[in-house]
Amino acid sequence: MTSHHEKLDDMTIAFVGAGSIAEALIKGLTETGIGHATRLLVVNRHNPARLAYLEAQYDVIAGKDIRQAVVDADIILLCMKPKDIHEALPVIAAHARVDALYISVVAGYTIRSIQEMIACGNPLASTPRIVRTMPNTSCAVGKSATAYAMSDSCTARDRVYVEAILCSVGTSCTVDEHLLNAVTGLSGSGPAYVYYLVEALTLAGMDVGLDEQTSYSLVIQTLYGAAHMLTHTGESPAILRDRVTSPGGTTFAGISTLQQFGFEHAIRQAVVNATKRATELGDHSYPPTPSSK
Ligand SMILES: NC(=O)C1=CN([C@@H]2O[C@H](COP(=O)(O)OP(=O)(O)OC[C@H]3O[C@@H](n4cnc5c(N)ncnc54)[C@H](O)[C@@H]3O)[C@@H](O)[C@H]2O)C=CC1
Ligand SMILES: O=C(O)[C@@H]1CCC=N1
Repeated sequence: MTSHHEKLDDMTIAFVGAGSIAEALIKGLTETGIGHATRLLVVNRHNPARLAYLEAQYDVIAGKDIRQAVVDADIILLCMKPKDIHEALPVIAAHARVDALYISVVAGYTIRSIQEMIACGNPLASTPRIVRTMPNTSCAVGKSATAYAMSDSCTARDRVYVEAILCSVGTSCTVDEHLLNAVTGLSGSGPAYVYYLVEALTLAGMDVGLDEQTSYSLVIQTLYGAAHMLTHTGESPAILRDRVTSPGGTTFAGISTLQQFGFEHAIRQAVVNATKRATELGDHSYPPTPSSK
């Protein structure tokens, strides 16, 4: 059987942007065994030390500049911040192959706006093939929850390449493009919500007398065990929660307190606001006013 990686053999994949998500993808792709026949290039704006670190750490080649990095690329992974895409994309398009496949992880930016920016850099690329995707940083350990949407111009072969890349770093599913901002607010940002919960639980353990290391270890294993229960028992989270909650017991006291402090509301509002922010980031009026981040 052909592995995911073999489908990418002999290809050149250029990462434009060398930050958190680029590293997570590179780490996942290289450490989960991407075929050595696949060439990974990475380039950033102006941080040679960062590129040297990535080259030393992973099986990637640092591009000298954006033009050189993309010129032979079969696939170009757009990994820059939303505020930088306007500057980067026309330059990329002007130097990339006309038949390059673009994969964007940039929050908020639609397939249509990306196509327009590419056409602006290279009028010959009038209907470029674009995949808009939203992974999360768990790519680094092969556990991303990723969703993607493809432009109409994409081919069945493009889907094979995209699945090969995304399935190498976790699970992937397709969604209608308009839902990608929701995916961003939910699972793109999601690891941060979970880390925040871990921070809070660790502090809570310390509040009730445990030392930090003991509290942290107990929290991590609790998280891991609960995730494993969810994926392995086939039971719903509500049923599993119910089984922990003895009437009038400790969990009941804890959950009642979470309800009293609006836990569910806070989580739901966080995802709504993160989703709204993704929409704002993709707004063509970017860069934002000085008051916004
Ligand atoms: N950090 C995360 O958890 C996730 C981030 N994303 C998306 O990934 C993108 C990057 O996010 P991070 O990695 O967190 O940002 P980051 O700030 O860590 O990295 C951004 C990179 O882009 C490079 N860059 C900026 N302008 C450039 C240009 N003109 N040419 C070449 N490189 C350029 C920077 O030098 C830097 O290496 C964003 O659009 C974000 O929405 C998507 C999923 C998860
Ligand atoms: O915070 C952000 O804008 C990015 C998008 C998803 C995760 N991080």
